[in-house]
Amino acid sequence: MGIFLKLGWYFRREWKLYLAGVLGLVFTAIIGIIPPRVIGNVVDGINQHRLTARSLAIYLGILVAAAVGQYLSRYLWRNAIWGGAAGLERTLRERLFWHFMKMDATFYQKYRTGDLMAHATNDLTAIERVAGGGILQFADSIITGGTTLIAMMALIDWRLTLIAVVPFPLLAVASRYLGKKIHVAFRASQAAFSRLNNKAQESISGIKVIKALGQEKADVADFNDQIDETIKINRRVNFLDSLFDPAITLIIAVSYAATIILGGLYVTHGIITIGNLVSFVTYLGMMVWPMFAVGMLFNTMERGNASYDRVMELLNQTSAIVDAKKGLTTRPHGDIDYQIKQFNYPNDAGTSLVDVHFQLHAGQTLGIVGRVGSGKSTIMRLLLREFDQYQGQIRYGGHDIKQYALDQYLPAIGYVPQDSFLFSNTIRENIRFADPHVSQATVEAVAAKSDLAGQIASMTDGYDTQVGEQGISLSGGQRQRLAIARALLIDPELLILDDALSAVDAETEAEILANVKAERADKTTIIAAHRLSSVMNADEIIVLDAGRVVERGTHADLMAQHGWYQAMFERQQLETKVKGAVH
Ligand SMILES: Nc1ncnc2c1ncn2[C@@H]1O[C@H](COP(=O)(O)OP(=O)(O)OP(=O)(O)O)[C@@H](O)[C@H]1O
Repeated sequence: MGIFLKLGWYFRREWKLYLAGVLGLVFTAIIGIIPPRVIGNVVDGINQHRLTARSLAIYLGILVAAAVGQYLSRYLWRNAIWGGAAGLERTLRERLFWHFMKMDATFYQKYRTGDLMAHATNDLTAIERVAGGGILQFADSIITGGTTLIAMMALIDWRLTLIAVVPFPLLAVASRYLGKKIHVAFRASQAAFSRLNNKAQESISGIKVIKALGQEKADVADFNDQIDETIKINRRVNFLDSLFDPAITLIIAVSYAATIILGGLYVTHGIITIGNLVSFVTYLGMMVWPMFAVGMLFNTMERGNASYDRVMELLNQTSAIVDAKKGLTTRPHGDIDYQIKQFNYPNDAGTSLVDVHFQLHAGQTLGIVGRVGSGKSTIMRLLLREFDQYQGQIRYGGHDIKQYALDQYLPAIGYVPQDSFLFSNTIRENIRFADPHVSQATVEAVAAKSDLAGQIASMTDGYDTQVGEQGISLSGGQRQRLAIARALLIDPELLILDDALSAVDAETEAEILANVKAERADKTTIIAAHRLSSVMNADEIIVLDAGRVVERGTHADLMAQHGWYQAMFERQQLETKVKGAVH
């Protein structure tokens, strides 16, 4: 019953719909009493030789009217109850999807994609069933079952009815006992489905790596193990499910036996007529469905309850990134003042950034270089408000970045990581993702700036070329340039290129960076790169090591310091010369 209480907010909101549904069920049940009674009367009429053509016609008329009445009332409850269930599904899907949109990076580190997909599909379906089938089973078992029982008592014989229903409480005992077990088993089954989903999602996404490393067999074996585990858990659910139906059949059989023995005695002693007994047996037959409904109801409720708990667990996760109430609605512009004393990733004891300070005036370019894992991307991730729990402050345009409303702050930043996500759509739609209404001319202009226009022109479908899932049909360099074009389209106040040109050659990179600089005279740019020539024209370059700034200055300053930067720069120059000589 708990799940009905948990979904109370929805039933209260849609009370009109559910009232219409319950009324429809009540009418259906009441009208359902008529045909067995009429049939009993006809049997008695035949038995007692008093059935006339006129009375038969009247009985037939009543049966037809009852059928039409049931048609209409069934239409009413079906529309109302299934409509209500669809509404709940929509509401929960929307809530969950919005929740996914609002969650921070930590959430996505904790939950895997396949798991989230399982919540958004199987679990929501199980909850929707409560608001549809569950309500139907609940109302039907009470209304149809109750009305039929009353009819049996009032119209036929209350003693016979009592004897017939003696075995019924056994059903409640069985439901209670099995219900709890089903709850636990179903939760385990949904969790197993999540794991299987994760496995499938990861294997399909990583298919290139699996093939390249010849791991197909191992991966299939791993997948098969997961399937076996899921089947084993589902078998338990099915086993518990299958205990319900035979229990109901057994209870009904005992009722029939008692009815026939006692009813037969009553007829022979003239307490009830044979027509009454026919009506009674028909009514008892009408109790079969409500009895199954009770069985199914426990099942639906326990499944819905387990799924509701799983979905709520997700919805109760809060994002550590709090969107400032009445946050600044101005677009950030001006100087960036980055003062981080210390930052470590959640659930990670190691310190990722220590004493990272820099100031950047509007229109300036900052270069960030350093070894792999030295903290370059982490600096950007704090600027992008992926993580807020650091010691220190980041100010943009004179305000703490946490004071801005997120929907004002983030659109002012064009962030291009090394591996940008592309949508499985055309090149044009990917470029104008942030503003689907911009003209073709604007799309072409940003494609030209990111040195992509020529290559798009040589494609058969030009800007209509489908990039495939995650841009699979494009080269790494094309994907990176497309991502830069997409960022340039919004003319961001701050452009962040996080190793975003690693897959293009040095010459093309220089050309794109020159375009960016010419275009963005009063706008700020941060470039993180491994190729030092990418940042040599920056106004300031910081060199990171293990999350600390170990060298800083302009290219000339850093060359004069004879540190890591100078050594690395000379090594890279030498490598370029050797490569040039080989070619
Ligand atoms: N989500 C995370 N949770 C925990 N630790 C993380 C997380 N992301 C990065 N780190 C750690 O923080 C450190 C800095 O990572 P970061 O990605 O900023 O380095 P980077 O300099 O950009 O590296 P690269 O040059 O390879 O891109 C690394 O030690 C990394 O393992």
